[in-house]
This record gives sequence, C-alpha cells and structure tokens, in this order.
Amino acid sequence: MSNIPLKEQSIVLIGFMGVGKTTIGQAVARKLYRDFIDIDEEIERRFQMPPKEIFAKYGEATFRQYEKEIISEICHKRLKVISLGGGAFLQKEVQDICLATTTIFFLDLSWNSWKDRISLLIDSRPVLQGKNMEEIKELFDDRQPIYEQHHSRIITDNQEIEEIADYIVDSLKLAWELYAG
Ligand SMILES: Nc1ncnc2c1ncn2[C@@H]1O[C@H](COP(=O)(O)OP(=O)(O)OP(=O)(O)O)[C@@H](O)[C@H]1O
Ligand SMILES: O=C(O)C1=C[C@@H](O)[C@@H](O)[C@H](O)C1
Ligand SMILES: [Mg+2]
Repeated sequence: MSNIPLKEQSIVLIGFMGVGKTTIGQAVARKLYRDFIDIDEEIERRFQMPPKEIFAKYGEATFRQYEKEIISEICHKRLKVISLGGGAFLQKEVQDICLATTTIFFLDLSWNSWKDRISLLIDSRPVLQGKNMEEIKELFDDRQPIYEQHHSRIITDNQEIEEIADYIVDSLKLAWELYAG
C-alpha cells in the first residue's frame, strides 16, 4: 500500500508494445492537467539515443538496467501520468515499485486487433526485428502474464484513443470520490 494519497499518486500505463500507452497517456495527462512522462522518451533524452540504437550498441541488458533506474526514480514523483515501455514489467523490481507507489492501468488489446497495427511498429521496436508473425504471437502470449500486476484493466479493442482516455479519467474520478482521504 502506498504512502502517497490515492489522488496524488502517479498514473502508470502498462501493456504490450503498441497497445497505445504513449498515445493514451498523453491524452490522460491533458485531461487531468498533469505532466506526462514517457519512459522510452526519457531514456532517449538522457542516453541521447533511441531504444533501438541502445539495443543495437549496448544490448538489451543495458537498456533494461537504465529502464529500471529511471522508473524507480520517476514513480516516486506525485501527480504524473507515466507510460512505460512494453517490456518494463519483465523486471520484478519494476512491477514492485510501480505497485507500491502508483495507480496502474493495464491497456489490454487482443492479438486479433494488435496484429493490424504491426506496420506502425515494425521499424522502430527492436524486439520485433527479425521475427516472423508466429514468433511475434509467441512473444505477445508469453508477455501477457506480466501485465496481470495492475490495479485496473481496460479492454481497448475497437475503442478510440479519446474514448479510452475518458474511461481512465472517469474511473479515476470515481475511485477518488469513493476512497477519498
Ligand atoms: N486506440 C487506438 N486506436 C487506433 N490506433 C491506436 C490506438 N492506440 C494507439 N494507436 C496507434 O498505435 C500506434 C502505437 O501506439 P503507442 O506508440 O502509443 O503504443 P505504446 O503502447 O506506447 O508502444 P510501446 O510499448 O512500444 O512504447 C500509434 O501509431 C498509435 O497512434
Ligand atoms: O516491449 C519491449 O520490450 C519494448 C518496448 C518499447 O516500448 C521499448 O521500451 C523497447 O523497444 C522495448
Ligand atoms: Mg510507448
């Protein structure tokens, strides 16, 4: 249980790559008048290199170490909306720190809907490089259990970005009203 009052806890969005964490996080931040932090962008800003290049030059382990350190630092901040990278919850320490300090929404998208988005993702996401559709489906299935660590799940199939953001804001307002204090 967090020491930070519910209303002041940062909101964290998790889910497989491409489900919309960055896009929807920006919309939620705008609707709540909060600062938005995207962990991939924060890594890129500090490392002066996009994730794809960090993976290629230094390897995934270096990226994950950096990712963990930055999330541990940022999750303690209040009143932010934070979008994680799709693989951040592979690390138990990341799950634990987020569960202990923030309110976590899992953006759940079915494989059937996700696969139609592949062309938007294939060039920029290093973990998709060199994989065929069957291998990507395997990665998608293998990753699903890590996202079970959340406070709220949203099924996002056939939902517009603004609709999903509105749903998150409405459910937060209800929780804040019910559990004020
Ligand atoms: N609900 C939606 N409907 C249609 N397109 C969407 C929706 N949500 C996101 N997209 C599109 O899918 C693409 C990937 O979205 P985004 O970059 O926000 O995903 P992400 O979850 O942050 O991925 P990553 O884990 O790799 O950072 C973008 O082009 C975005 O516009
Ligand atoms: O799912 C993943 O492992 C990743 C997702 C992206 O958000 C980036 O964090 C990076 O490309 C790794
Ligand atoms: Mg993102």
